[in-house]
Amino acid sequence: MPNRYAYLGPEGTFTEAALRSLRPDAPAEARVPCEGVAAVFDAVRSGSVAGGVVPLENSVEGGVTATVAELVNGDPLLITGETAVPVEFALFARPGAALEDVKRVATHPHALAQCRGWLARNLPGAEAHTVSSTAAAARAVAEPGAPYDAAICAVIAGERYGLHALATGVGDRSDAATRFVYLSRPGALPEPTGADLTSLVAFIADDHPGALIEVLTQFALRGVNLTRLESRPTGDGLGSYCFFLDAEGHVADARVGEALMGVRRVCRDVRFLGSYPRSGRPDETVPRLRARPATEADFAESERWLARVREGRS
Ligand SMILES: O=C(O)C(=O)C[C@]1(C(=O)O)C=C[C@@H](O)C=C1
Repeated sequence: MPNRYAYLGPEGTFTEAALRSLRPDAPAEARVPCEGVAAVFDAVRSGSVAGGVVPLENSVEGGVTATVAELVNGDPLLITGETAVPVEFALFARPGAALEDVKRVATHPHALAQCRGWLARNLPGAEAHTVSSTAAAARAVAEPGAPYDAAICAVIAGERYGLHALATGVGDRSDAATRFVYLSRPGALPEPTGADLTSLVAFIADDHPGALIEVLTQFALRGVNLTRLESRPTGDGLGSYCFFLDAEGHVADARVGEALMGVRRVCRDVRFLGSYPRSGRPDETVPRLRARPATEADFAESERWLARVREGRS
């Protein structure tokens, strides 16, 4: 149904905060919480929502495997937006509990990885349990007969489920951030803005020396900056990998289009995941593209020159 948006729920996740920033005008009833990343992808694919938001990567813990796996191997969806959210973790328990009562802590695996140092110093004997999201952990702690004593979650989630904070700032890095992407069904691409990112997955043709360099060279030769590169198993046996890349620019830009054609020529297959406005750093992209030796006009002129050469008019 149009104008409803799926997200990794329940209420109070960092993903909900990302959806609010990507769709600030959407009313609360338009936000559809899903249990798990795969459920968000399925909701978007089925058409029951207009789009969905999932976490893609974290500045401390790296790629979110469930999201990367769906983007690379699941039925295709397009990334049409992104946003980065600062992630600040707190430890919440039921009212009346004290830090020394905490024996079992629940949270999302990515959150656990970002709070390991604090837990080792402050709750060395506590068991850590992972659940589908930080807000799911807070909700579980609040339930009668809860199997956990405390949740690591956002302050907003702890408050939402009636818990009280035993400690704030429990993340090992106070500057941690997570990047979230907005998913749409395949269709028209967002217009180029001059500050865009393009995401794709490159499946190399066969394992040979320099196979990855051949892919990377397509971008380097045309002055296209890569902002992320992640290798992932294809699922076709040990040693078989594909590469998930983010590049600055839009597929409508000449240099990006040419780089993608080059990648297509040297790969067995390429999955285009989308071109979309880059979050947060718009003034960075344009000057950096301009600072490169070849401009869009240079690309257009070189194409006209080649046409003249081929027609014997040079
Ligand atoms: O559990 C949440 O609140 C989420 O939105 C998921 C998620 C993640 O997948 O990385 C998002 C940000 C934090 O790094 C921890 C958990």
